[in-house]
Amino acid sequence: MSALNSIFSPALFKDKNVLVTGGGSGLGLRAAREFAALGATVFICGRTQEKLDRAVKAIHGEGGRVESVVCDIRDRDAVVELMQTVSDQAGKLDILINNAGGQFPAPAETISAKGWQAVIDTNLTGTFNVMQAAFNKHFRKKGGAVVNVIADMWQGFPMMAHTGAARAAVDNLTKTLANEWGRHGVRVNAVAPGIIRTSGLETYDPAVRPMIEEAGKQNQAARMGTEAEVAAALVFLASPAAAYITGATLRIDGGQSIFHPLYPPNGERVWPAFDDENEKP
Ligand SMILES: CCCCCCCCCCC/C=C/C(=O)SCCNC(=O)CCNC(=O)[C@H](O)C(C)(C)COP(=O)(O)OP(=O)(O)OC[C@H]1O[C@@H](n2cnc3c(N)ncnc32)[C@H](O)[C@@H]1OP(=O)(O)O
Ligand SMILES: NC(=O)C1=CN([C@@H]2O[C@H](COP(=O)(O)OP(=O)(O)OC[C@H]3O[C@@H](n4cnc5c(N)ncnc54)[C@H](OP(=O)(O)O)[C@@H]3O)[C@@H](O)[C@H]2O)C=CC1
Repeated sequence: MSALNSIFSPALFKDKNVLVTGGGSGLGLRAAREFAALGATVFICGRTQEKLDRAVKAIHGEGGRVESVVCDIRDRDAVVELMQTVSDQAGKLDILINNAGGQFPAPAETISAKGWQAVIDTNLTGTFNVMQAAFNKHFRKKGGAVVNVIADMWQGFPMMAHTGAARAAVDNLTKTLANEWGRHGVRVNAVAPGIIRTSGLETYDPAVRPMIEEAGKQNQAARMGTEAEVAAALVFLASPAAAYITGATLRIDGGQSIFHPLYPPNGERVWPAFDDENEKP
């Protein structure tokens, strides 16, 4: 099977089983395709059967091994069942990509109790549910690697207070569980994407999309990231190349989170005369 122009060795994940939550679309689907292309047997889960069916078809079309399970990560019992299904079908789980998540843009003062709860339940509690169940069923005895997908929230997350809070909590959980589970041979890391062009962005109200387009340019690359760029980081952190990395969060954001007023994005210059002087041949 083709390796999607991957720089990684084609058999990197031979005999490995990988679970990608939210693997039916966007970043999760791209990651599932990468792992399958690199020899893994991949399990994907999500709430929507049709999305999962389309993803399975795409991965089978590329020659990959993939199974899908409908599961809402907010439902602890369903998540425990999901781990049992992986056990029944594949025997063991080696890698967990905790990618399922989402939110809606809204000013903090307008977020309803139900809306707040839905986003916290999904992005914090759901992510924890999957890590805990994977550890108890699989990783405790044989070790494993977890990579959580969070978001760029280091300068706060205006218009997305709920998800900013949840993702900051998962950043902390990543460190806590890397400590608690290290002695079991489990590495726990995270990636924090900036704004990535995915099908997920299309779920937002068309009225806010121009703002997202603009925000997507506010980084040193002056563009949104790609699904492939995030998937490459997920693959790296899950692989033996990252054997000495745990408790880390890798920012994949074109430098969005290190914004400095003296060097704003898009190559704008606060001191053009100074820069021009230095650029003389
Ligand atoms: C204005 C400018 C914005 C600038 C922002 C710039 C930066 C953008 C950076 C983007 C970075 C991140 C990108 C991504 O993550 S893309 C991937 C996104 N994919 C998704 O978000 C899809 C998944 N999302 C969801 O499924 C839902 O949002 C949710 C997490 C809430 C799922 O929960 P549930 O299925 O339970 O949801 P419900 O539909 O039942 O809703 C529950 C209650 O939530 C409130 N709600 C839901 N949607 C909205 C909305 N659009 N606006 C306001 N409130 C909302 C509401 O109270 C719901 O209850 P009720 O329906 O009973 O009222
Ligand atoms: N695109 C971006 O700019 C950024 C994205 N992220 C995060 O990356 C992850 C992937 O996002 P992206 O690919 O862009 O968007 P998508 O909306 O395409 O992906 C989210 C996936 O998660 C699944 N999902 C959502 N809620 C649940 C749930 N409760 N249980 C199980 N599965 C669920 C969805 O499937 P279904 O609806 O069928 O359940 C969907 O497949 C998300 O956590 C997102 O918030 C973070 C930073 C930036």
